[in-house]
Amino acid sequence: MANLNFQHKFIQSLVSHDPSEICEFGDQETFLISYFINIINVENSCCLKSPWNKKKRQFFFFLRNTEVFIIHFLSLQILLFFYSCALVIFNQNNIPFPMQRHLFSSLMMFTVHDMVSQKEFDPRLPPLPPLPYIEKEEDSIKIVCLVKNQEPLVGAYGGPLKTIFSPRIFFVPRPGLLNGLLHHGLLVCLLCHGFLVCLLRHVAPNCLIRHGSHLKGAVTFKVIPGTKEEALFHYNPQADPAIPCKDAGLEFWRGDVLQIVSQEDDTWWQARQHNDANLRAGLIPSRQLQESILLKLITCNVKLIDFVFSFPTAGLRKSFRLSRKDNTSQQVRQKMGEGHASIHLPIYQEVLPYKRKPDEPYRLVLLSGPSGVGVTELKRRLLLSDPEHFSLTVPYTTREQKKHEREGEEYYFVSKHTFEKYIFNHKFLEYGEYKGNYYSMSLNSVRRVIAESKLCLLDVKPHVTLYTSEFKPYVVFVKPPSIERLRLSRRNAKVLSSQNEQAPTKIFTEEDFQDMITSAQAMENKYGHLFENVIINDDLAMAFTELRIKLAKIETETHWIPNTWAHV
Ligand SMILES: Nc1ncnc2c1ncn2[C@@H]1O[C@H](COP(=O)(O)OP(=O)(O)OP(=O)(O)O)[C@@H](O)[C@H]1O
Repeated sequence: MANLNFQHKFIQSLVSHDPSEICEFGDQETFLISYFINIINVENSCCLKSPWNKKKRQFFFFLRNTEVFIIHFLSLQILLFFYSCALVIFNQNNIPFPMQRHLFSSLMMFTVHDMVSQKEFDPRLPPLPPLPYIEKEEDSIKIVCLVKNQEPLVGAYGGPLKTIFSPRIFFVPRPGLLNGLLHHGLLVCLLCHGFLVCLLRHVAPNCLIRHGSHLKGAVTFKVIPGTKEEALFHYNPQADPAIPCKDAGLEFWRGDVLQIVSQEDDTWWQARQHNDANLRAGLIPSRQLQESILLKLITCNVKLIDFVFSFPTAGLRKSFRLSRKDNTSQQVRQKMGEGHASIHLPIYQEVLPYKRKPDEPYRLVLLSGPSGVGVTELKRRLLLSDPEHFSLTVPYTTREQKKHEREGEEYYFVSKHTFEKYIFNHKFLEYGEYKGNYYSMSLNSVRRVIAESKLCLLDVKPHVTLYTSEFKPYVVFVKPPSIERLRLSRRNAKVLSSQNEQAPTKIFTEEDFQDMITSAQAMENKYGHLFENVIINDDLAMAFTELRIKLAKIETETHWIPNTWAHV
């Protein structure tokens, strides 16, 4: 008896949704429809309320499901029987009431989905248009085609229906795209189920419904999995006194790709590690919270400016035949008004999967590391390994051209006046002065290499000008090993290279090793969030092989890039 009362209460709670709106139906239908709507409304209130209120018989395909549902469960008795079975299982397993309701609704939806997918509906719909091309690896992106008539959303559909018919569905158009592409009938939207979610924040699902009502014929939805953010810092909830519950926090490391599950709260987002098989979501500090923490730290402690993504003019490397230290002339910098660093807090970066298409330029490869660590050597080996594929940029200089040198091969030779004009016009990525002559690296020389369809190797520090979709820089940090390994490997290398090389071998002092380690640490603090890969140059041959493999991967495999670089 107690059980029956509970059942009754349960059903009553489901049926309670505004029955006045559905009074045109018979009792039994009213019950079933309101029951169903109630369930759907739990998850999709915005989707259903609006058409329902407008015209009672004008359903979305959700309500088409309802019709099938009604046909299937012809009578209340069958429904009750079905429900009772479920209830026994729920009770046996001590499943709490809200969860019962959720499970039951999911169960219904899947039953309905299976039936709907096998049924033909009126009106007869034209064949689906060809689906847009999607990379095989992009398996998490779904294409859904609906063929619309005058009604708000009536459709045929293609694609993985189980996902589409999940109870947690809503569509949100993506800003920008929507405006431009509506007339082509293409909308990009999001599916909130397992994936998540919200490229366009703060837009109610019925926004799509409103826009969707203008569309006619075939409408293609590109259903993109939710926002993925690459973490640019390490977060340990156990060490965070501010988190409301340490165990609910999600630990992540710089470079981890996080799937943001909820951004509803301004302070704490919910996220899970991308590819986490357990789907465990946890709390992470929101962008806003982390920003305010960083800003506070920065204002309290000037040293922390090192965490900030700033791009002061970098000193040139020895590869430009300059001194190992930062030799950029302070006078020139002041004269040209340099040092306008842009500031950007390294918190999260929205990322998208990217795979280079055969006709696309290669990503610019930026090898970064403290002076003496072996960047030039690695570059040289890459060039030797495949001179048709890799290429270097040609620097500008104001020094005199030597007899054997040819313009545009070793250097572009320009006058001091021209050079200074170029600095003034921000033509250079880096420039410096050595023994009274200027040397520099220009953006145009990078473009020249790219235009030859070659992979351009650069050894400047990460530079804001390069952070564009045009260059898509892939930054590899070449890191020194421990000081003990440095002493050992560099001593060994000296013997080896003196046998093989014409160029004089660098003889390192103890101070050089210390400098290398200190400046590597400083670089990591400052640019670490930009490093996509870190290679420890201990054994040269191994470091080279590792680099070669990594470069081959970014040329051929799908990987993450900032979404601002994506061509949409
Ligand atoms: N893993 C290694 N083991 C031994 N010797 C190495 C290793 N890597 C580089 N070297 C040697 O160290 C010296 C300095 O290397 P390289 O010129 O490539 O450094 P760099 O980072 O380009 O420095 P700079 O910025 O000053 O030009 C070279 O003689 C090179 O052969």
